[in-house]
Amino acid sequence: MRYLTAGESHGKQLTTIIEGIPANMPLLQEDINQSLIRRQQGHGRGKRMQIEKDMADITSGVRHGYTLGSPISLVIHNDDFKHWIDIMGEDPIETNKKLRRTVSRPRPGHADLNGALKYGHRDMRNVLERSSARETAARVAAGAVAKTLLNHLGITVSGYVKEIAGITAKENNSLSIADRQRISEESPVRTLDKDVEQQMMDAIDQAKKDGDSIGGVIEVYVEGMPAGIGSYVHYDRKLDGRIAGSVMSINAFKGVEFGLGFEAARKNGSQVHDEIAWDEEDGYYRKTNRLGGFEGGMTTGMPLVVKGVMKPIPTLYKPLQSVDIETKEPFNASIERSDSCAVPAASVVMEHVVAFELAKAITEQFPHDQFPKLQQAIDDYREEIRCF
Ligand SMILES: Cc1cc2nc3c(=O)[nH]c(=O)nc-3n(C[C@H](O)[C@H](O)[C@H](O)COP(=O)(O)O)c2cc1C
Ligand SMILES: C=C(O[C@@H]1CC(C(=O)O)=C[C@@H](OP(=O)(O)O)[C@H]1O)C(=O)O
Repeated sequence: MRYLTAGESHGKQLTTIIEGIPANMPLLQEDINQSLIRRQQGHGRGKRMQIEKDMADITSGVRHGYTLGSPISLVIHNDDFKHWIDIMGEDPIETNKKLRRTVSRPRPGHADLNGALKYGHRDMRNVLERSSARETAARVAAGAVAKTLLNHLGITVSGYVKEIAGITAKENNSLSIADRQRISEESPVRTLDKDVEQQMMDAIDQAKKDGDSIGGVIEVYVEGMPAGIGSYVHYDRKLDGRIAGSVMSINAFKGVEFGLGFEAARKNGSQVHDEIAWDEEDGYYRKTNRLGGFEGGMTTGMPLVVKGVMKPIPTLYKPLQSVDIETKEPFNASIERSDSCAVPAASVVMEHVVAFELAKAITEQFPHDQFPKLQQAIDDYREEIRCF
């Protein structure tokens, strides 16, 4: 499986093309739209999210609710485009007055300056349009297709906000997957404690008032992955490595942890590794899950626990110093609009990029052109390892 996305933030539309989904898998527009709606929610988003109503049009690869085995293409329209036709439309530069006003002031922390240097764009709009996290809507659409595949194989993937600006959601390891799913859909914060959620929202409001931004930590929790998915034989087939790469590719993500993560450096081996046990009904299992469901680049059969850290949003109302690329003069950055915190939205993005990597690993390990055959193969494999 692989996918590509195309589209500028204020252009006409975002496009996703996904290859490698087997034929005859049930897939509805609704499955994708639910994920897109979730990505638009969360405290701390700017005015743009009030303009957009993200919905995916399935434009190929699906007929009457079932995949065809051909590439699946999805389109999400940018409702904001109508306000940007002069700037993002097709009028030639010479006749377009607005185009003469170029973006020459790079924002620290964004892709503006490096992108301009690399591609030779003196108008940094040519960089920011594509480096914008608007693209994550297209990635969530691809991930929603992957999540649908996983759901039909009995695998659930959920993303939660764990921490915002140092305020931590309460651990509740006794929550069932149904509860976790419900919580992440009702509120993307992984806690039933309304106080903590309120504290997080207050911190976001305070940052906004101060003209500043804040980041946080997201956890993705996966149940139902059989043991032995991924591989140890090559660096680029290690599933934890692939997941880490795709999480790090989300805009503003600066780190990834599995299970105990960095905490493992401060513990002894006996406090880190998970003892192996066996019972007649379920086969092998671990008494603990400190390594977050991975050993040797493969799943252990325990729930996968992956954390990602998102830095604070770079566009700030409070000025940060930068240099105008035309005048070479320093200036204090000021902006029109931005999110002040997008951690809840990013939890949905992370959930979906992890789902894509899992679905990709499964379809690689069990290559079938027909979805029912993949389902059968997974059932057989689960039975094989249970009896091993
Ligand atoms: C869901 C989401 C929304 C974001 N919203 C904004 C925003 O409104 N303003 C902004 O400057 N950056 C925003 N970002 C972060 C930038 O896109 C990101 O920092 C930028 O592309 C530079 O990439 P890097 O931080 O990974 O180096 C957002 C990121 C995500 C995941
Ligand atoms: C559009 C989205 O996020 C955008 C990501 C983003 C950035 O710089 O990354 C900047 C903002 O865009 P704008 O300048 O149009 O307000 C966010 O709104 C989205 O998540 O769909």
